Amino acid sequence: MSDMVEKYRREVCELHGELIRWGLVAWTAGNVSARVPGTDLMVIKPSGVSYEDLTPESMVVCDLDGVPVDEGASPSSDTGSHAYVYRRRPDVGGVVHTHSPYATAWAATGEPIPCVITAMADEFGGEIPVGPFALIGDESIGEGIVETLEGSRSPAVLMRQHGVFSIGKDAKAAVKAAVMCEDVARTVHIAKQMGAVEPISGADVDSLFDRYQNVYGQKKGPAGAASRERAGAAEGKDD
Ligand SMILES: O=C(CO)[C@@H](O)[C@@H](O)COP(=O)(O)O
Repeated sequence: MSDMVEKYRREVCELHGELIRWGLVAWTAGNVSARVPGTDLMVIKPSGVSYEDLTPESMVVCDLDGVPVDEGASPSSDTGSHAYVYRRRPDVGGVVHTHSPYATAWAATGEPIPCVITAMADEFGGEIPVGPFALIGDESIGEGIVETLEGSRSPAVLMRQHGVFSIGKDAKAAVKAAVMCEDVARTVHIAKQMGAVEPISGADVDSLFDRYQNVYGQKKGPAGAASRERAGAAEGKDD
């Protein structure tokens, strides 16, 4: 199991660099965690540590009550909420929190981001909902995340007057959801300044979401290998 934990220490450490890369955090105001599959453990960043100082060794391993399993650094302020999500959502393998500016501005207004562009239908399957205001440091934010996302296809939620929490099958998917949440928050805000926006119909949202989730990109497995081989052969013919 220690090899598995070390793998997730490395992955979670690296993914914090993506929060910086995509402009999602100021100072230390964001965190990433991953569930360690097949265990009752999670890995999360230490609280308040600058991203450039993070190392795999500095990541904190906690049980799914959010209690560190080793002596050492204090885990993120949001550990209890991440752990709550993992306990209540066995499908979730990664959780991310940011204060990304446009999405956090939407969170400050308490207004959900309406599904008015295809990118939102693709990634979120509808609007990005707003969860309740909650204090920090226990699992109340986690309770709000789970409650708000119940029955929603969105992998992101705007916690009122706080910021973004996103989930995914793994930590990388949760980071992607946070990146796309900020992207669409900015676009829809700009659109609303330019004029009226109109929600995409439910049937079209379903169609777009299904295509993006199940067809978009490179096929995995034998079908994918066959199509990549065909593509390679076709390129050879053009030489
Ligand atoms: O949002 C807040 C505080 O408002 C925290 O989640 C954020 O600053 C990150 O804290 P951590 O460094 O993960 O403890």
